[in-house]
Amino acid sequence: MAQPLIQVHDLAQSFADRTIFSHVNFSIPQGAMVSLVGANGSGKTTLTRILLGILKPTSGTVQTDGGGHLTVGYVPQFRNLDRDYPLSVRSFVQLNQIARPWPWHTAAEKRALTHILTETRLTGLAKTPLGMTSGGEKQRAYLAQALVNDPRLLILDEPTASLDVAVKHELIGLVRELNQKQGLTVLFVTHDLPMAREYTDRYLLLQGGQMTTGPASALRDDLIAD
Ligand SMILES: Nc1ncnc2c1ncn2[C@@H]1O[C@H](COP(=O)(O)OP(=O)(O)OP(=O)(O)O)[C@@H](O)[C@H]1O
Repeated sequence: MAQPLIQVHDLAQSFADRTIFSHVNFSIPQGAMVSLVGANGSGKTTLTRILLGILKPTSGTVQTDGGGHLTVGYVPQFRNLDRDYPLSVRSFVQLNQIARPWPWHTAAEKRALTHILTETRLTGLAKTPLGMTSGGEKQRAYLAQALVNDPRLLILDEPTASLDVAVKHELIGLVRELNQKQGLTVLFVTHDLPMAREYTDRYLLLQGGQMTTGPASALRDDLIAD
């Protein structure tokens, strides 16, 4: 078993006097692709915010590999952008590189940008305004933006909601390829159990304030009752 990248001990979150979850324990091994599933309101976003470091849990700990800083890339749920959105695909991806006065980017950053545009199959669209691209291309641009800093963990937060079937398989298939070829560790938050079964190694299920885990192949459709 690979070393855990993240180890969560006895995590609990309450808002006012309402407990969202408690006694949550799990680890995410380096290089694994893990799904986080659960009904609406079960606490998936809340847990994700804790992992991103933007919400302090009520109790419990999140330890990262080596105890140090963990770089995380984040791909949000698909939302269409105005057709007038002015940035090119390339500039949009560059937004996640550290801004500094002209000349903005080092040679290494430019190489990283070219590399990630290739990996996400966006090279031919680099100069196209992002607002003019398709839904799948926009999500690939968000993916490229999340990955351009070479994060150790990629969190996909229901990234395929409202994308059509072929496009969602293309996106998650691409992420799975990066996971398998490059050892990228991925947390895929989704409502879509068939996608979780097909593309991830293990599942984390939040239900009734508790977490259970298992191999993704054991995810049954009746595990989640909305
Ligand atoms: N800051 C907050 N203050 C109070 N309640 C909150 C806060 N954030 C989330 N909640 C509540 O916590 C519960 C879990 O919400 P969360 O968004 O984490 O669920 P989820 O599993 O991501 O749901 P969905 O699948 O619908 O996105 C909800 O009942 C929500 O209203």
